[in-house]
Amino acid sequence: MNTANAESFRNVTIVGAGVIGMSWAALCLAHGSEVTISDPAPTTESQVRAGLADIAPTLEELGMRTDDLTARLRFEADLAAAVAHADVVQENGPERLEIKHRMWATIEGNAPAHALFATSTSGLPASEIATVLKQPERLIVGHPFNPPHLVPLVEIVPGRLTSEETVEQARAFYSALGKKPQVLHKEVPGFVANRLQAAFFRECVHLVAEGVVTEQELDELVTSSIGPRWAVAGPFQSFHLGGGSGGFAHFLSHLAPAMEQSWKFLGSPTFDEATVKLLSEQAEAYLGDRPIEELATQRDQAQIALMRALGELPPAPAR
Ligand SMILES: NC(=O)C1=CN([C@@H]2O[C@H](COP(=O)(O)OP(=O)(O)OC[C@H]3O[C@@H](n4cnc5c(N)ncnc54)[C@H](O)[C@@H]3O)[C@@H](O)[C@H]2O)C=CC1
Ligand SMILES: O=C(O)[C@@H](O)C(=O)[C@H](O)[C@@H](O)CO
Repeated sequence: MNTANAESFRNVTIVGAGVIGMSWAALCLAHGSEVTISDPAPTTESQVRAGLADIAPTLEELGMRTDDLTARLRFEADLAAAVAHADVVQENGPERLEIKHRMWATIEGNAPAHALFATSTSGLPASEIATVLKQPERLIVGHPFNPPHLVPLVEIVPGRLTSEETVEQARAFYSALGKKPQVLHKEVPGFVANRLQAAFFRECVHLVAEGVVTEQELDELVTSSIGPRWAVAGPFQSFHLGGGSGGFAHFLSHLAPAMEQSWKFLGSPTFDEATVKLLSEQAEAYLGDRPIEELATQRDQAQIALMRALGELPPAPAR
């Protein structure tokens, strides 16, 4: 983090140290922030320290120092005390509105007046979370993709009352962490990336539930087609190229009508008991024999190699 930002965002409180909070903590520590983790789970400290050790090799691959990664780390289960000196509060609690309401009421009552208030929520509008705040203009969504220490995007989604100052503060914070913040023009539930992911995953679930493909077959189909395609060119650019020399205009006239017809055949599955049972059994058969940590390390290494090839990351540090 550069000097100006280092001062502005020196003290970061991570509320909730699960999958996302742990990753945010690692990234903030690697950028030199003083990080306070607040999580009531009794195993928080041991789990965070083990998780940081798992994440450290990826941070080193990304060119960050990890030799003193935990030197500026402390744990404070009492949320009021944990935010008392925060410059930034990044909340990563359970995706339950009533829990976020309780957390944010406590945070607002105890954090400094200048602190940035950001929630990692996957889809709850800031406008709904901020109903418990006396100053709703302070709260903003800073929605990362898992894992935040690696995947560049942070969707910044202001609520109806979020101030422009808060938007710029959030943009500066995530930029200082080396992220790619994108500010949405309108607040919609699920924001953009997760709405796209939800629409896509609904059809994934439908195709597996209908027995068209297995989970493993679907994953392999995606990673040998759409995955690499969208890693280098988004949907609209890809279909512009799909229109050949006529570009997107030709795609729209030639291929879009058939696509519109296909929308009628898309599924609308539900996570009912039978579907959950089927999906769980297939996931266990497909992935159950490999530790999550091993899969996560493999994912990180492949993601880094891809991001390097795309120029989104600097070359590997000299060994
Ligand atoms: N898992 C994912 O892929 C992503 C999740 N998110 C969002 O991030 C947030 C956290 O999600 P995860 O990390 O996956 O959940 P998680 O279940 O892994 O972690 C939640 C943590 O919150 C803690 N917690 C519960 N009550 C608390 C309280 N009152 N105060 C402080 N901490 C409390 C729990 O002990 C747990 O460690 C959610 O809002 C989720 O929608 C956002 C992007 C991706
Ligand atoms: O996929 C991600 O990392 C994020 O977009 C998410 O929010 C989570 O996957 C999950 O909450 C999807 O709804």
